[in-house]
Amino acid sequence: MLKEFRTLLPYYKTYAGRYAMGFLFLFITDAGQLYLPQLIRSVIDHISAGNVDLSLVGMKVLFMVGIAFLVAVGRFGWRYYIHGASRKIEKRLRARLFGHLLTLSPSFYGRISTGDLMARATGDMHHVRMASGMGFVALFDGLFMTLFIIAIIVFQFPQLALIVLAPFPLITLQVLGIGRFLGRLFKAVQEGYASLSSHVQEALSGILVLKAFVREDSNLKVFSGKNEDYKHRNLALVRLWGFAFPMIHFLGGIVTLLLLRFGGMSVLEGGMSPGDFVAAMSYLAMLIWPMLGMGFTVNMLERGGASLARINAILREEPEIRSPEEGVCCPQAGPIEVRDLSFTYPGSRVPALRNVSFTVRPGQTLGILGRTGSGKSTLIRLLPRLLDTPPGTVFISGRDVREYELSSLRSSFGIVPQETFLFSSTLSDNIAFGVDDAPREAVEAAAEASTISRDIRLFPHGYETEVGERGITLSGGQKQRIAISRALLTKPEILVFDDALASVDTSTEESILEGFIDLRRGKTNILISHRVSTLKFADHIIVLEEGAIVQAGTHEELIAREGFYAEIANLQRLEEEESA
Ligand SMILES: Nc1ncnc2c1ncn2[C@@H]1O[C@H](COP(=O)(O)OP(=O)(O)OP(=O)(O)O)[C@@H](O)[C@H]1O
Repeated sequence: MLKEFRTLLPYYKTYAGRYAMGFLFLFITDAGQLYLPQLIRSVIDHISAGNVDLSLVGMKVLFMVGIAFLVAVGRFGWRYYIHGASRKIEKRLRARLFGHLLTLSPSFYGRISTGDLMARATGDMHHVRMASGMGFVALFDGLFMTLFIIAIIVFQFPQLALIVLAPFPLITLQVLGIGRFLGRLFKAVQEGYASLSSHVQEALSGILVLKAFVREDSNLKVFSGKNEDYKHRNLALVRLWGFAFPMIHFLGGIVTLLLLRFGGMSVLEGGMSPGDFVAAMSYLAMLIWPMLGMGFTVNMLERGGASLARINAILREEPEIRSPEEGVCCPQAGPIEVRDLSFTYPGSRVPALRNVSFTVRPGQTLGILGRTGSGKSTLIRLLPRLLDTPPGTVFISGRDVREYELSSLRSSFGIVPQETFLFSSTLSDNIAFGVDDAPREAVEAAAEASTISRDIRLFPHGYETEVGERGITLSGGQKQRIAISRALLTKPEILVFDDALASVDTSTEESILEGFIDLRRGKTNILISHRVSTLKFADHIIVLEEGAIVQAGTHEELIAREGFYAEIANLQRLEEEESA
């Protein structure tokens, strides 16, 4: 468990000063607490001796108030420094985790659910903070107080030492024994939490589908199962903790009884003064806390270790697609060559692409047609290395895409994906997403080009209208046109439409494409579509079937030839004639 904390060593070093200050204040608090029974003892002995000197008692009481004040200042001080350090560490670790998540390849997100990641970034992070804050305090406090109280008891009340210290080995064994179980149970609780939050996250993201299929009740049932499971996992923890905690109290209670019996007798027989007795009782009461503190320490460190293990598992994930050590910057306007490209998804037995070869000259528009699942999206994801492009298969301006610095390669592309994602922000922010500080005129020009500007004018706050969870809901076609504007605004060397006009009607499609061809003159474009009405704007078209190119040519050439393209063109012409 402790090895998991290695991740935090650099942060502990950074905040070593804060921890040192915190422990200094903790030392002041503990020293003050340890000294108070000595003062009480001397006041009681003074009074019980019968020679009451009120000014002396008053002085000692004043001194006690002073020490109590020091203890209060000490408590503020350690909280300020140690909790402060643990909050700063939590912030840094969270930033590191989020930064790391952004570097991971899309395939990673196919393996792990968003809810699980959220649980690691929130619940687990909380336990790591607790371990680095209260966990350390309990550890220091437990060790310091235990050692000093034992020393004081052995030196000042040797006749009581055996009674007070006898149950210690038992308590230590108990605390260490349950520590191992606790770690396992905490891990199970965190996993239960991750599964529960994954379920809630998915249900809420897919709420429309859930309602459309009237699956509220069955979903609630699954949720209740997970909720119940989470409760059970927590209760297992509560049972173990609930057993251990009172056991320590019970052992402490027995020692108090023994102390009352033997200490009381000793006072009556004159072996101990009443002040000694009261002081011994105070130290015993104080000893209970470090004993429990040991339990707390184990509890919090185990919890923190289990959570840190879950965070470390993510931090250890390596991005599958990396930028080369000395990557070449910025692909220049040049041809895109795909040479004998075959690709099989990891874990799949069927290749998604087979021996695909083609060239798109700069300034050309390539059209891609293919049945669903024929490999179109896979092909365009391989061009900017959104998937791990095999070496020697994709070249831009004569250079293998694997030689380019990754971010410069990707920024030369503008991709309008099949499924549009809009952020919970304004329309203007969504359009300007790919460009820092885009001027308003550029945003409006991009909106004009995709024809979404007409709709925006009708929205209550125009470009400042909020979309997504906090604002209006857009139609599928409106979302697609926002995504088109977003890609156009970045003025990419290569623009890809992955079936990006599927949700707009044919007349809107036509006006978008006419404006688009004009705007993109001299730049390279790739249009994936199921519609021949889109593909006819392309200079060259390839037809994919089961991952292989089965036809290639211009619109006119393909129409004139027998094959899938001509079949689709005919079907769509008939459909248009029927609906006309
Ligand atoms: N992440 C993945 N892991 C494994 N197989 C995948 C993955 N993504 C796609 N595939 C498979 O690869 C093949 C090609 O998929 P792809 O998404 O490229 O098809 P497409 O032509 O774009 O289809 P559509 O027109 O329906 O979007 C399909 O058989 C699909 O099941």
